[in-house]
Amino acid sequence: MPSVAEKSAKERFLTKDTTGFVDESVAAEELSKTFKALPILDMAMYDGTPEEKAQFLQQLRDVFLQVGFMYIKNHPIPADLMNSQYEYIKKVFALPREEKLKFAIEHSPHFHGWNELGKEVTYGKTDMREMLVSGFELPGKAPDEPNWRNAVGPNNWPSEEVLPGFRAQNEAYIEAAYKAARKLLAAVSETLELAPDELENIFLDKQRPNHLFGQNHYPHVNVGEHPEYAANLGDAEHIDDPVILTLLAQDLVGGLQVQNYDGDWINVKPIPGTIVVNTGSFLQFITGGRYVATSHRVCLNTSGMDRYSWPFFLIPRLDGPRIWPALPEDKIPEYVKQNARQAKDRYEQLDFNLRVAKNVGEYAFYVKSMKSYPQATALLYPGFDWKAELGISPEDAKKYL
Ligand SMILES: O=C(O)CCC(=O)C(=O)O
Ligand SMILES: [Fe+2]
Repeated sequence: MPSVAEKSAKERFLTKDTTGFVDESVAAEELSKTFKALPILDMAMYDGTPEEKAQFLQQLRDVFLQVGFMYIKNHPIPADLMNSQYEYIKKVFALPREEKLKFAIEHSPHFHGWNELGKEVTYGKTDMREMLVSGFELPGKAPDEPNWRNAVGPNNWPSEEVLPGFRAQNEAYIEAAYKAARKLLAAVSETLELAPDELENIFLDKQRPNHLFGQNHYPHVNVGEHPEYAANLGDAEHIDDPVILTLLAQDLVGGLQVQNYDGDWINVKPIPGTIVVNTGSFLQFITGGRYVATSHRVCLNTSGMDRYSWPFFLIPRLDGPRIWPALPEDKIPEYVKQNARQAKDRYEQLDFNLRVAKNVGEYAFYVKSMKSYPQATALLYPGFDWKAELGISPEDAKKYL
């Protein structure tokens, strides 16, 4: 009998044997910026006794200061909704290509819909995944509004005939994830000794909730047969931006890695029943770099199985400033100031991206969508030069983008 540690992810997945996952996480008390695994926090404590709640907030604060990533158990997304989302993700990506092309992002001025494998490019390299991007059902830009209002808009779903119930399931999941994200944001507010709704009132556009739901399929890649992909990733290194918090659900295959302060890539082993939550760029901005938005990536999937993940991104209001001002220093709790690992290096990394757009909408629409989906952009907005629109010189574009 192989020990738990020797069992492959495939064996664990197929037998649903999940022992051995939990012991690879660290207790919240042992957190450090050179973490070797992610902590597990129990969200039931937030609704528990005053002592439990205080302990939860302390742990959450330490996670934001040291790691920027955690597993959350007893989270508010109902288990049956989570499971049915997983079943539907497998179905939607299993549709024939000609069906998927009918709801491809090339039909959506908001870049909502299916994005084929090979069409997402990060720093000149293809991310080895296909995606389905959606959000709340919102109107696109009104005639008198600026172009960046098209960063969100109507969804682009498969038809009811092709995949009955998919739209209703997704709408229910998006609602539940949004509710969970707002509850977490209330807790974040409390870690900063602010009223629970203070960050939500600052950051969120509640009339036009411009949050995004991503569904990712990372197909198995046989590098023996396709050595040309050996150096590609499933999703290239990045921080989530423009994002406040990300709530990621994933299957049991694994592949997500998070970078610690030494630069080591740490595997985020899937833990059943948990979601992975991480800090986006905007919590980093508002805390003056104290709450770290941590780099992460997804490895090329060579597991022999398909991997699926479905992140919900809580995104700041589109008309809010790209460089979100930090809270005044006297509003930042002493504990936060004294225990911060400081994310200045990451500020510098972001510097160019910060300067090019004046607000969140411009950044989301031009830099995120148009830059990531060049083929769809050429079809949807022929001749449009988003770099010129943002005043980016060809030299800067070459150097930074
Ligand atoms: O698929 C994953 O595990 C992570 C995906 C991710 O980081 C993202 O979409 O921003
Ligand atoms: Fe991410």
